[in-house]
Amino acid sequence: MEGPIFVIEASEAESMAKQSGLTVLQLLPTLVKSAQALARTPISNYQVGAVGLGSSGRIFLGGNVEFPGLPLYHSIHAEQFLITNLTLNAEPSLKYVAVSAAPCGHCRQFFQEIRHAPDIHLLITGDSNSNHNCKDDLANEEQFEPMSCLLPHRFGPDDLLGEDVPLLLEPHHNSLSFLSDAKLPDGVSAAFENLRNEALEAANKSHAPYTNCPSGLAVMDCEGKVFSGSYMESAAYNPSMGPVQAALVAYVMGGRGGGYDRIVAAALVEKQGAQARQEETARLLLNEISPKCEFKVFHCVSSPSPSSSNCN
Ligand SMILES: O=c1ccn([C@H]2C[C@H](O)[C@@H](CO)O2)c(=O)[nH]1
Ligand SMILES: [Zn+2]
Repeated sequence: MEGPIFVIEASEAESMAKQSGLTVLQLLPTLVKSAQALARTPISNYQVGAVGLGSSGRIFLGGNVEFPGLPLYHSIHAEQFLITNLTLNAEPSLKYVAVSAAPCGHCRQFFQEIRHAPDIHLLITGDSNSNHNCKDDLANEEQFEPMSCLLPHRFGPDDLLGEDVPLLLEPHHNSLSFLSDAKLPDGVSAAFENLRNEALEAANKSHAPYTNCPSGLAVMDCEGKVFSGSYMESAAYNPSMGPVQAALVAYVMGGRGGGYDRIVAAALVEKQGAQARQEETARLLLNEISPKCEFKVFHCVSSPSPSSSNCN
């Protein structure tokens, strides 16, 4: 048996829809319960499921993730999980979302990092955590509401950035590298070589146009499998998604339901003296969820290239 499913290929989505006599759009709300089942909610026991349809025709699932023993702001909302899933799978854009509960203000704000966010259409299916459930009739296009209705008068990337700056989901490379690239610092085991390179790659994909302080984090499980994630900023700062959270989304998606104590090593890559620094927060989170995990930080610099901007 394979692990839980987080991505449905376009052809598979088409045939699933056909088999049930639905359109792909109508399929989205039918998958919300499966998305809720992916949630890890030891604090609230309240599962949120988010299902997104990308422009490639693929369907993506996400659930909320909570971390006992830590402040609540470390939590990952289902919608953030979904967006991270899109970035990890290089999906170019998000068109439709079905979600089990109304997205909170932070999530509505976080969606704004995607170009043409006001045109993303959402359907709130209702909450199967409670018994008074709701819309079981087939969803049609007109039942999806545009984000512009859920978040009128938005504050977003346009307020801070030029139009040519790549947004979330848009391909870009931050031109980061290690200073003395060949050698690991003394006392750092060779196992970290791969890990720090993966973290650097994630940092290079990081969406940090507001601070120019991109970062990436890679974790390794006890079987040597590596999962990495990129820091993603919000124009409004607070709904930003840390690199550990992004890496943990990758771990949850690839780790087949394993506990975090299976994470044995983690590497963070960020700029030295960055104004938005992840090191201490990442250490705190990792230490709580996997106390034996060996955590190391590697600093990178912006390579001098015409397209890169340097904040050091
Ligand atoms: O937009 C929202 C609002 C809440 N939650 C999660 C966070 C927490 O785990 C639980 C209770 O707030 O629901 C989401 O995933 N998305
Ligand atoms: Zn939210």
